[in-house]
Amino acid sequence: MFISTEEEQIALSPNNAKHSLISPPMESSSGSLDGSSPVSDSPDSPVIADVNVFPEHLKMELEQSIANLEEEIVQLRLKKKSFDVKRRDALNKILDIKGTIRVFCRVRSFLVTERRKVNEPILTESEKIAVRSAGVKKEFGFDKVFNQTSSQEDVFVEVEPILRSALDGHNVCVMAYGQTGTGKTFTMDGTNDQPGIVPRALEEIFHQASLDNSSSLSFSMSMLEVYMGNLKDLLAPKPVCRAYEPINRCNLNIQTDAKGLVDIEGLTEVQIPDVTKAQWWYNKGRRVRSTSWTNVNEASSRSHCLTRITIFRHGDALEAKREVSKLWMVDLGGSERLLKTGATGQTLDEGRAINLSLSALADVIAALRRKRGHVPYRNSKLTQILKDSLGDGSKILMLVHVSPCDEDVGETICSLSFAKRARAVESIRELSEDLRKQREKKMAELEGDMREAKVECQKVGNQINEAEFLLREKKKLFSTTYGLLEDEKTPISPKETLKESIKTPRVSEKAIRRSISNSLPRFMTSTVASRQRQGTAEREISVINVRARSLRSGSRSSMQFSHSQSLSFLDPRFKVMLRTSNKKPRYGEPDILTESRKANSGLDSKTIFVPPPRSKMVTSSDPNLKATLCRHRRRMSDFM
Ligand SMILES: Nc1ncnc2c1ncn2[C@@H]1O[C@H](COP(=O)(O)OP(=O)(O)OP(=O)(O)O)[C@@H](O)[C@H]1O
Repeated sequence: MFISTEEEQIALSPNNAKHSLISPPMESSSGSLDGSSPVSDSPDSPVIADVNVFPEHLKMELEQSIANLEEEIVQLRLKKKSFDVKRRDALNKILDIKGTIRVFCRVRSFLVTERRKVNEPILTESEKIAVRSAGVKKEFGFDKVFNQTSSQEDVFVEVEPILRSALDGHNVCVMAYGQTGTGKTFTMDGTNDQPGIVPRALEEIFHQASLDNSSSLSFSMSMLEVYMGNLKDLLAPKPVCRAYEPINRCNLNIQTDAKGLVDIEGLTEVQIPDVTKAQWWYNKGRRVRSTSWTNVNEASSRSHCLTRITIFRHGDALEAKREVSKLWMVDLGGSERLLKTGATGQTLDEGRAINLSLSALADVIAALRRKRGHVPYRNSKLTQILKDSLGDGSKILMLVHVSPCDEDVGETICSLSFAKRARAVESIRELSEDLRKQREKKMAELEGDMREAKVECQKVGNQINEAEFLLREKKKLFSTTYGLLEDEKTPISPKETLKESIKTPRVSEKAIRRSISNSLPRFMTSTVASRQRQGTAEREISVINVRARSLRSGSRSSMQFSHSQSLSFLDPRFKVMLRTSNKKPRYGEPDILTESRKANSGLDSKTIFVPPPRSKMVTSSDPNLKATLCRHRRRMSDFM
């Protein structure tokens, strides 16, 4: 057996090795107190203790415990997966009972410019809304009604389970419908202080993805606008063209494959690795959207704005099948009586186009509701795009918006009637009392199951984290003591390395050092002297780095090196330092998605760079210019 020390390798007989293995370190240290070797009564007892020799049985024990931990992690992952399947099933059943087409209603709060009447025309309950018009009261039932005091948070709490089902692999479509100026954009986008559904959904999906360690989720985003029957790519990079040349963002084709899956050819799809990048792209897309001033809304959306999040779910095994689902969040253009909005010319045409596509959407939803064989998806671009997210196995949530004002009552009744037609097959009100009770009981049971499965999932997830941490520590101890493990000697593919780096939780350098020094034999840890030597070396390097930096910036004083520290331009160390310090990426340098990274991410659409989020917004401080900008929000110059 060979035992290595720093200076030499000594060949020992198995007998010697055995002796040194069983020598407790205390004996060796105590024996050296008087400078003599430890004396033993028994002739078989060890005489010399070699601290650099590691017991063979300890090595085997360590190997065994590593193997046990690996097995335990596999079992825990399977257990977690089964709880996750249970939770997904329960959620899916709940959503099915509630109806695959759900309709909520939100009443906008009064604006400061609006006058309130003593007898307000709208009365709300949790699932009912009544409208008084010309002495007649009309009632409409919904899955949920949000009154004027409801916050963005209240709305999102109800939307969240549907988002969750998108992460579970279902296609989901959340749409805001309503008369112009009733708060569709407010609900979907919101403001900085009161973020709406889309920014909250982006945060939520990343939060859920961070909790889920049984499979890895990745996301990509696309945004488009349906304007006057044309599709406009809102995330397309601005092509380099001359100022007078219009930007063509509209060369998009809707394709449906044999399985009925929709693909929009030429649509930009960006990878969103984190929530900051996702928000950055979303804000970019919003700025390109077409809006216009009308009598009713100073920044009226003149189109349907569609945000698509594609969710890629990879199983933990590399060969596991990849699931892809889509989450559509749609801010529909305002339904309006064209006379009332005072629209003329192009704005009038825009209004007509919006109304046509909304009625096509109503027809599709009505056909789905009646489960009719033929669903007229082809009647508008909007319904063609959403085809695979409106059909079987998909979940639809429509949020109908109404105004609280008396003068809007006619429009309010139109919107509520549209929503009534779109409601799920079995409206709760149509069910008998008995069936209603049974339904509620079943839902309560399923909700209990879902909660339980979620808690169990969390518990097992924590156990997995603990076991993985322990495994890493043991492997580290093994490799520092005995060299690399057999399975670690084979080269790891870059994909696995990437996966590992994503999954490994961040531990501070200090904590790692502490854990290593605790797990190592004492003789292997650094001494005070070695730490001092290392510290001095590190300080020297940082001083040289600082000087090199100042040298680049042309500072003369920093050139005055002391004799012992001076560096010449010809010194190779100095050249290397200059080179490496220049390698830092410059501000604004785009992060290009290379083909290999794209392959890793599982994206199969267009390559696109991901620039870092900019912190500065371009605004006008000139009040005149501000007013002009406000009234002319239409950004159609780049539209063809
Ligand atoms: N729940 C609400 N609370 C406070 N303010 C609201 C609410 N809903 C809407 N608003 C305000 O009402 C105005 C019109 O809202 P918004 O632009 O969202 O309407 P819209 O339905 O999207 O209109 P359009 O169809 O013309 O685009 C905005 O100033 C918005 O801030």
